[in-house]
Amino acid sequence: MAYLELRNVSKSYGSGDQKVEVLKDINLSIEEGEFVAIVGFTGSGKTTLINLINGLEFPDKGEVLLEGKPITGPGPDRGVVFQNYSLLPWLTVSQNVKLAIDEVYPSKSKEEKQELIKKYVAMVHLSHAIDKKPAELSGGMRQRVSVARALAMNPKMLLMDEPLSALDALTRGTLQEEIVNIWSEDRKTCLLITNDVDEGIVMADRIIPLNPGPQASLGPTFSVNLARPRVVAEINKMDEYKHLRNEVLEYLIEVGASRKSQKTTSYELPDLKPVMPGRIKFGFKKAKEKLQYF
Ligand SMILES: Nc1ncnc2c1ncn2[C@@H]1O[C@H](COP(=O)(O)OP(=O)(O)OP(=O)(O)O)[C@@H](O)[C@H]1O
Repeated sequence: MAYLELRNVSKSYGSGDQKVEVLKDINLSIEEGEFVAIVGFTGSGKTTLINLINGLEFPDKGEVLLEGKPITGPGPDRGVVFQNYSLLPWLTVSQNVKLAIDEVYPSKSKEEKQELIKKYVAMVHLSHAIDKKPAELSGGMRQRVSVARALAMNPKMLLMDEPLSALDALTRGTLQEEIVNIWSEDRKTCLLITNDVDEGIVMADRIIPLNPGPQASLGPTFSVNLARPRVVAEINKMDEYKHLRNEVLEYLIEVGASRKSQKTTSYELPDLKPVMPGRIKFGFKKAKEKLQYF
């Protein structure tokens, strides 16, 4: 049995003339311990998908199952890291992480809770800033707190909704590595939503595109068979990496173009920029009727 399963899930917002079906017939199966990345177009319904799994939204049709049971709301089995950090500004790093610990371990003693806070703050390399408030931290540090808070719940699954997209390329690369390292230690099931193909390749076991909406559906699975640990500077040079990147980008550009020709809406492609500055040259040219990316 898959750890997480979405069966024929559709989700609309609004009613009557205003009704828009954002997701249509989504089928997704994630095994325990897997790291899956959904790469999506802007506004295609990525957050809606995460909210359905987190239990903040419910499908109009179909089922969202966790360990075979329908999801009925948010729970400590799923830790979420959002794009905007969502930290309480008047609390310190330690107090923000404590919120999660109080929620999940209400009966632990004060000392035990302090130990747990220290452990998770250290895991994201923020021990030196444990008593600082969010305003005193950089974007990357705030996102680390957000990761620590999600991990402190000791969830079985980590849901990440474009967690790194607000960060500069260098910080983003470092945090990608740190999140993957933490994941490698106890192999929590991870779902990463990203608009960055490279991020998906560096971090995930599989990449699945979310096609443009409305009525967004999932595209084919692209397996990432690159050995771990994946060192960005090294995989960059690998033919396997370049080939996979081209395949995913080609799919996204084709599906984007075919949607564009059907509708007047314009679709913004997922981020094609390299994760690390100067890491790879990118662009595309048309050759023999086939798009090639380099
Ligand atoms: N609560 C809501 N009520 C009505 N419409 C909504 C609601 N939430 C999202 N939408 C609409 O559903 C569509 C998909 O939104 P969603 O936030 O899931 O996409 P996204 O891919 O995460 O977007 P982005 O790339 O901008 O983060 C958008 O057109 C959005 O306006």
